[in-house]
Amino acid sequence: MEKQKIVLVGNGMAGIRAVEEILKLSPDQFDITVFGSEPYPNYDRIQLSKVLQGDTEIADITLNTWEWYEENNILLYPGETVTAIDTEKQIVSTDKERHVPYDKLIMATGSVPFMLPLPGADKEGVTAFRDIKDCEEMIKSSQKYKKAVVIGGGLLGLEAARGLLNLGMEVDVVHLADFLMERQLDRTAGKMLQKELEDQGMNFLLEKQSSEIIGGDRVEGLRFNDGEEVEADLIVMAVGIKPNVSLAKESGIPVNRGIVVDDHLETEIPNVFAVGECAEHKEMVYGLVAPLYQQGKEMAKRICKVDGEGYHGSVLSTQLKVSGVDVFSTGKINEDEETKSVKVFDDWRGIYQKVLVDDGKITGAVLFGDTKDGNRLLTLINKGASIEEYLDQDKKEEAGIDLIASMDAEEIVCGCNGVTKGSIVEAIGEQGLTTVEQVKGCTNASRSCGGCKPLVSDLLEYTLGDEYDQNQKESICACTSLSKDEVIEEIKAKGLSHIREVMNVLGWSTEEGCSKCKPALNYYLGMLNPTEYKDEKESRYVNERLHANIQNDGTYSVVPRMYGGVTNAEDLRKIADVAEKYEVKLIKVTGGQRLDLLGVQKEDLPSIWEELDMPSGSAYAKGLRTVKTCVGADFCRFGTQDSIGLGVQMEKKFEGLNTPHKVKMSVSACPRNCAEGSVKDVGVVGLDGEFEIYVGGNGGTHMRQAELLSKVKTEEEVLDTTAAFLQYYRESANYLERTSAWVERVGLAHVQEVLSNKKTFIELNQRMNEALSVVQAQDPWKEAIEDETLLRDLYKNVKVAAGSN
Ligand SMILES: Cc1cc2nc3c(=O)[nH]c(=O)nc-3n(C[C@H](O)[C@H](O)[C@H](O)COP(=O)(O)OP(=O)(O)OC[C@H]3O[C@@H](n4cnc5c(N)ncnc54)[C@H](O)[C@@H]3O)c2cc1C
Ligand SMILES: NC(=O)c1ccc[n+]([C@@H]2O[C@H](COP(=O)([O-])OP(=O)(O)OC[C@H]3O[C@@H](n4cnc5c(N)ncnc54)[C@H](O)[C@@H]3O)[C@@H](O)[C@H]2O)c1
Ligand code: SF4
Ligand code: FES
Repeated sequence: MEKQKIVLVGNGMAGIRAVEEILKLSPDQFDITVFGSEPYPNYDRIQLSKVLQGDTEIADITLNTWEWYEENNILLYPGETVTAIDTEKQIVSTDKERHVPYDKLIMATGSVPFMLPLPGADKEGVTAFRDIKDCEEMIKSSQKYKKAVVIGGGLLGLEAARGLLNLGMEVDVVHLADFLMERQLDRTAGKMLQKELEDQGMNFLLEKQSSEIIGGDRVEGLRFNDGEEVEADLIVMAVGIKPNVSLAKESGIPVNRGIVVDDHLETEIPNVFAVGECAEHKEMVYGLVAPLYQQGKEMAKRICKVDGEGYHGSVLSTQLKVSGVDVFSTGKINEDEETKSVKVFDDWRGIYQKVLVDDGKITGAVLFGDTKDGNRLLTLINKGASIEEYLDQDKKEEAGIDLIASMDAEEIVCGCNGVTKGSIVEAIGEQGLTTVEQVKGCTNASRSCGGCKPLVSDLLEYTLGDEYDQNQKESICACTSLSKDEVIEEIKAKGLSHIREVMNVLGWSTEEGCSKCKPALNYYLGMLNPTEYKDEKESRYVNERLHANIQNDGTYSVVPRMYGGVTNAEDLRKIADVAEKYEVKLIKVTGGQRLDLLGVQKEDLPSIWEELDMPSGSAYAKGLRTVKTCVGADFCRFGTQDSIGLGVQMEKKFEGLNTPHKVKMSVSACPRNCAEGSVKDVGVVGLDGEFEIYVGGNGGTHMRQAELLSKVKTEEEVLDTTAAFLQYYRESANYLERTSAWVERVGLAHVQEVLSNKKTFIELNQRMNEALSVVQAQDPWKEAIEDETLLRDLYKNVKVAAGSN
């Protein structure tokens, strides 16, 4: 029998998912042709936010590879736009003069971003944020320009703004309403979100109506209708989207806001279907993937003549993809006369939870700060559950039954793809799945926004118990399929002692390794065998090899160590002399309370180090950078402890230590926390008669507030606890994983449990002392000055410092 011809217009997320559903039901029944205006295979549009924020790359967001189309006999025309449809003859025509007949036509043309029709909107530097091209344009602009304005404080605008901040731009967000995300949040949550994002560095201009984009060929600013102006080198419009229906309209397919479809996603025109953001079902148009994927499933059933209950609309849920901020909303968000609500507001911890109840049934929720109940609430709304059922679940958790164990089988784990706990557990059991990637491949869970990955991982652990190894399939680089833990086990078991040996014995696919595995292996080998292993300097990154940070103009920076951020007249004099003699371009006080000499020529580095005669500040190292301290009890009237003294002790103890990534610490002498312990890898806060030790904080790209690890009484306990924490981090984190990511991954409770075991605690301290005994005998700057070969090889044309021979 001749195959039926399906033509899909739109190679995006909804259209291709619908094709996948069709292939699942009837793999051989259709010849499928796909047209896509964009020149790529189907990619995860959602992840563009993560690309802009620097968490992933465009190369990694492909959902269906070119090979997938080939393997499934799908004829894809990328970069080709359908321009006309003859619905009587059932033929589509394209901008490349191609004419293709169909038996079934699927319209999946998505949306177009709404662009405010402002005077000047056509200037260079004004963009939407919808596709790869827009994303690339923003990244390019950030390399040249400083000042960005995002119009629209909705999901897209805020994710764009976070990305632009990460790219080093200053960002103003202009918003029409008086609080953010007013379509998804209530005022309380919107205001809390604003505060959180302001703390991250975003600036908000609320209740502002834009009136004109100003500038020459390129944008220079934005004017508002109250006459005020802001500067801008880049303007991103994120003010909503509208269904892309022009082709349907011109082809006589009934269109309202979107292409009008019934419960089976069929239009009134025979054999023409519509799915995704371009479709309008019961007067609703959706802009999130969960409903679009549900639509695709039902449409596939109809096309494949499989009975189905049809599509009956979706309850929406959204989550903002900005790290350090947990916001979730679903269903109804605002109270009305009929609605009651259950609210929790914890101003201290920044948590707000509101669950809306109509006639005893849950109808919506807004969560801020703690969103772990989000999917559960969505499930309960979908099944029309009563508020008692939700509150009962809470009691289970209070009784110590953890989230995963207390979830019902029908509870949704992956909101985007509508995958339940039951179906994941079943797939794990029946198909022997052991990794998040495998669960993704089998069930689609975590395949879209990726927000459910930690939950999927927990579910694997819950189902497989000890057999589950969270890291197992994450190979350390493309040269090997072995994970970090497997490599470490092999190094230990086989007694491997240098990088080449590891590569040979463990069957590396490349002879030389790569820039990812070489420094990682060097670190793991040194960590496992600190006294015997000889550091292979050539495998380190350039800054570490040169003991200085290279700057954007090819010069270097020199940061001498100043324990605890304390200096004296003699050191300052030496720094001033060196700065003058070597014409240092800039002396800058760093965020870690050090003096940074910037603009140093490479060949001057050894002489400067020699003349400074101070230890290296390790500002380039994957190791302890600085311990920042507040002035403390000696001078500050609020001080309860000697923060400077303790900070100096900590810096002296851990200086030179190699760690998976840089480590920053601080000590404050009271909860005012002037040394900013909440954004440090280890932040100590002195109280009256005790200390709090916070860990896993990060004030950089991936903002994370440090969590309280423990409270101790003495300085000695602070030093020992820090040592145990750092040693456990050294031993179990992946190379290049900051404590913030590591604590997030393994969980603070796990770290606390490990450290609470007295024997383990002592052993960690012993291994730390062993590692420190080696590094403290070395000072990288002195070592470099004293080693002729190093001097010649690394700092060619070295000038001999005055007084040296
Ligand atoms: C930055 C960003 C972040 C997002 N984050 C989330 C999120 O966290 N969670 C979530 O659920 N959703 C998110 N979304 C929304 C989600 O990406 C969309 O809902 C989804 O991509 C819509 O799928 P679609 O297939 O309907 O449309 P699209 O993905 O837009 O695909 C339509 C495709 O059709 C092509 N096309 C249009 N007309 C023609 C024609 N005539 N001929 C050929 N090709 C044509 C278009 O070029 C496009 O490639 C995000 C969107 C963006 C932009
Ligand atoms: N995490 C997520 O789920 C996520 C992330 C990004 C995008 N998306 C989806 O992408 C689509 C587009 O997102 P969006 O944020 O642009 O749409 P949106 O409609 O959710 O938000 C647009 C915002 O812009 C504001 N606005 C409108 N006109 C304005 C003006 N003239 N000046 C200032 N502000 C103005 C509105 O008040 C609104 O809050 C949506 O469907 C959204 O759901 C989802
Ligand atoms: S943290 Fe407390 S003790 Fe230290 S400087 Fe600030 S206010 Fe003073
Ligand atoms: S919740 Fe988005 S991929 Fe699972």
